Amino acid sequence: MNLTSDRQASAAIPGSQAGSWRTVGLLAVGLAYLAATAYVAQSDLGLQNLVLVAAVFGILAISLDLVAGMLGLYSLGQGGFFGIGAYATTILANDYGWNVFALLVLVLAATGLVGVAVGAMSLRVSGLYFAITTFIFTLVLTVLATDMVNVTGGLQGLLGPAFPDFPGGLQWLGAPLVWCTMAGLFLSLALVWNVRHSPFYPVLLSIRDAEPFAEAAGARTAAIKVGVFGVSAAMAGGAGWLFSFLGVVSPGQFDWSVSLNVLVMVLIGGINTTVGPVIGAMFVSMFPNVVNINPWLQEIVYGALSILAITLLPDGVVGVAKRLLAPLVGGSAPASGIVAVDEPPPAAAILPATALPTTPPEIIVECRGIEFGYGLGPKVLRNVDLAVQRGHIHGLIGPNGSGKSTLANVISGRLTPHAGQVLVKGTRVDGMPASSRSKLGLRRTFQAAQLVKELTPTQNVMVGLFDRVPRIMGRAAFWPMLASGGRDMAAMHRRSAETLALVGAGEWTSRQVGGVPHGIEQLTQLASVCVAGPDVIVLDEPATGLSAKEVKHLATILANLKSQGVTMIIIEHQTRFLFPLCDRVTVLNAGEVILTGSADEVRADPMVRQVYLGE
Ligand SMILES: Nc1ncnc2c1ncn2[C@@H]1O[C@H](COP(=O)(O)OP(=O)(O)OP(=O)(O)O)[C@@H](O)[C@H]1O
Repeated sequence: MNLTSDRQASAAIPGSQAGSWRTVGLLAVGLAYLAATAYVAQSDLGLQNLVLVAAVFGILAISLDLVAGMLGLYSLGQGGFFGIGAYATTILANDYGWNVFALLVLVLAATGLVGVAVGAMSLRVSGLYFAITTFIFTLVLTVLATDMVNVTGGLQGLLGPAFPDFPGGLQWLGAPLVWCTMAGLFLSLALVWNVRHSPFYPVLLSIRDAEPFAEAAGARTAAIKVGVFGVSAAMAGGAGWLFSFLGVVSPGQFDWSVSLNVLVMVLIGGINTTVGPVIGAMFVSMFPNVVNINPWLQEIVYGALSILAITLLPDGVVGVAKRLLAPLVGGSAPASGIVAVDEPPPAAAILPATALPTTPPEIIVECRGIEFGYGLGPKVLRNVDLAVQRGHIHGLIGPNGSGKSTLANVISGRLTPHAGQVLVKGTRVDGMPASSRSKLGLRRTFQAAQLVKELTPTQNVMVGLFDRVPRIMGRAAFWPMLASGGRDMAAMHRRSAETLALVGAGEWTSRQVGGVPHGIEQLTQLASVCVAGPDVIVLDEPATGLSAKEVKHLATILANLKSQGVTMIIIEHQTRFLFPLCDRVTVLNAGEVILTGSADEVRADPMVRQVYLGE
């Protein structure tokens, strides 16, 4: 599939005609930002300090939102990275006379690397445990900063270095630190805005909400999480570098409460939004100056306002603004029917042309002597052999708990067998991660749809193209600025929308998945797989929860895919739907294969009738 050469596609993105208006809007915002920076750079020190602190914490909040908002990793380590940046700058500039700009490069690289190391260790766990490990990281650094008095000045801290002046002819620009800080904030905003407007964004959200889906689409999720955490740590370190020029650097400015305050900033402004964290940072950092009352009363008012903001506005200020502005901007038109049952997709049209079959019969997926058990429990799969011929639909049936989903997970790479081999197209894959199997043309769907609810079906289907389009991750930070980015995005968008239309969900492309019926979720899963032109699809109970009409529609699509040479392994309880589609059926019982044969042979077998059909 050559998406990069699809030059006509840009016209297909809804709203791309408004592109020039967007450029004008962005230009106006950029000019306003420049004018505001120039104004602050010439103002009195009081205003400068207010803006500088808000901007530095804005960068810190953006760094947290990058991992918390897009990946669901609630790091309490941002204070630690911030501290490393500030202390390293202060000590190396003051005591060793290092150039502060060379120190910026050093700080970004060092905190990025520390972030990768901390991420690689902490990301073995998730949720609360991840928050706690990063919290401990910050705690240890704070203790070190407090106790290493000779180096850090202990609780009293160190006076940060002076920021260099502009060269002679440029002094009319005002305070150079203001320009530098505002440039840092701008670059941080531009980074997250670019990522959010790249196809890497739905991939990140799928790692956050539906990791198995992202893995099955070819994303190396663990490496991506560690990498993004490293970038976030480098941003926090950069904020620390800026902070060191604002005055005294002491342990109290980087302790765990700072990490928590940054989280409050993100939640107040709006998690997973571009400007929300900056709005939150402005609120929190400017609050003591704006509400100039008795300090203890101030703390109470601040606490009460924060609790109210977080509980009453779960989407933050930006979420509320978006909801209020939605009617003015215009939402997507509601979709009508559920599934176009009367108009099944035309044959040979669901897959891209490059996915058409090769003919010679061959075993495309093979399992040999698979053994598997969860933890120390009993074996769930025992000596399982399975041979699936190219172009066949191979059914996998068995009573509840017989090990069908476990076998699907072993084939697709979610689970590693304890013994035995899995081969796809003759290549042994049982040691490979799930993401590598996608490159071999193996894709899968899940019994409970693994999708990102807040994205549209089209955006979800785009995730399926992750390893089909070159360097999505490498280009994400600059995506909207690259000509290739615009072209690829348009082509991916068009192909995803087309695939959704071909599976019969074309009317739902612009709704959020959270608001579509179950049948459309299943079709979206299927489209996210078909869009990549796979050779083999493993479907885990695709008909579960579908109406009779939807099941009929699904059968038409699967027959259609088969006619295009796609091999399928289908786990299903509804034999009336499954058997007419199947070339072969394997029956599992208590983790063992008891029979493989045609649907008729299976239906007629007395043992199968006894253990499965209950006769
Ligand atoms: N994550 C897990 N941890 C421990 N045991 C598990 C896990 N997942 C499944 N099992 C157990 O493994 C056995 C096989 O489960 P599996 O889901 O593979 O069966 P299945 O044939 O797909 O069942 P169903 O038709 O109900 O989906 C069951 O006894 C189940 O309880």
